[in-house]
Amino acid sequence: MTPVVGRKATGLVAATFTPLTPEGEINLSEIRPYIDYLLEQQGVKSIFVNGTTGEGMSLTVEERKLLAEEWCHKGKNKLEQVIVHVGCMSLKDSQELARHAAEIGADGIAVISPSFFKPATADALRMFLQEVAAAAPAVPFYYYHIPAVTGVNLRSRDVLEGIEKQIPSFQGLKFSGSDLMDFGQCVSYSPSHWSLLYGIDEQLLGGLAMGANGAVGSTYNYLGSSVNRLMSAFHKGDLPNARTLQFQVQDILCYAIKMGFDLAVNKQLMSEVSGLALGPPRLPLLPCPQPKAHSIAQRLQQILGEQ
Ligand SMILES: CC(=O)N[C@H](C=O)[C@@H](O)[C@H](O)[C@H](O)CO
Ligand SMILES: CC(=O)C(=O)O
Repeated sequence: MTPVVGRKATGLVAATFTPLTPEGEINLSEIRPYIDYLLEQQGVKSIFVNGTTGEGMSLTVEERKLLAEEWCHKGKNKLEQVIVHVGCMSLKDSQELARHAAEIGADGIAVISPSFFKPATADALRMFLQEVAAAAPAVPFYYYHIPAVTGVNLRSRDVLEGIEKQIPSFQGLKFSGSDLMDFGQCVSYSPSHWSLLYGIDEQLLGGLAMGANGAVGSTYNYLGSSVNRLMSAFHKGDLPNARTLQFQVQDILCYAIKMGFDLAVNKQLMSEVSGLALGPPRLPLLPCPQPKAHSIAQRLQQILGEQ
C-alpha cells in the first residue's frame, strides 16, 4: 500500500471549544462565526476539533459527527486544515468516527489513548491506533499524547517505533506532555513528512527549540495572534523577542491558575475575549462564574498591552 502523505500541518492549530446552548445542547450556529474569528482576529488557519478542549469525551458519537461535519463544511476553502479527534474508550466508536471523518473530508484524524482500561504496553496502544486508522486508510493519522489527562504514561517514542509499517497513513504526533526528552526523541526519529505538533502552550518555545513543526492548543483560540508573533520571532532567530512573548503567555496563565483555571474557565474566557456565545461546559465540569473569566480577560488585555 502506498503511504498516504497529507499536507504537512504547520503553524498554529486552535483546539476548538464546543459551542453549547445555555441548555447544554450542541450549538452548530456558532461555528461559522467562530471560524471567522480565528481567521480574522487571531490569524489561526487550522483547527483541532472534538479534542480535550472540545470536551470530545463528554459528547455522544452522534454529537461528535454533527460537530465534525459542521466544522469541516464551514471551514472548507477557508481553513488550511481541520483535524478531527476520533478517539473514544471503545474501539468500535473510534472506528465509526474515523469512517465518518473520511466521508466529510477531514484533513486528518487524531486519537488519544483509551484511559479507562489503559493499554499495558506501547505495542498494545499501537495495535489500537492501527485498528482505528484502518477504518479511514486514506486520512492522515495523528497520535495524540496527553499523559496528564489520560494517565497513560507510555513514552511517545516507543509508540512511534515502526508505526509507519502498521499505519501507512501515519502523519504525525500531537505531543501534550512536558517530557522534552521524549519529544526530542520523537523529532529525531521522524521522517520529514511527519508533523510534530507541540501541545503545552505555556512552554511552546521549548517545543520549538526541540524541533516542533507547529503547535496545537486551547489558548491559540484567543492568544493566536501573539503566539503567531512568537513563532515568527523564533523562526527568524530572534530568541529575546520570542521569550518575551512566551513570558506574556505564561503571565496570563499564571494569573488564570491563581484564580482557578480549568476547561470551564478557559471556555468562558474565550467567550469573554471573542464575544462568541460558547455557552457552559458539560457536566461533570461546572460553569465558570462570569466575573472570574472577565477578570482574567482584563488581565490578558493588560499583559498584551491592549488596555
Ligand atoms: C490539558 C489541556 O487541555 N492541554 C491543552 C492541549 O493539549 C493545552 O492547550 C492547554 O490547555 C494549555 O497549555 C493551557 O494549560
Ligand atoms: C489542546 C488540544 O489539542 C485539545 O484540546 O485536544
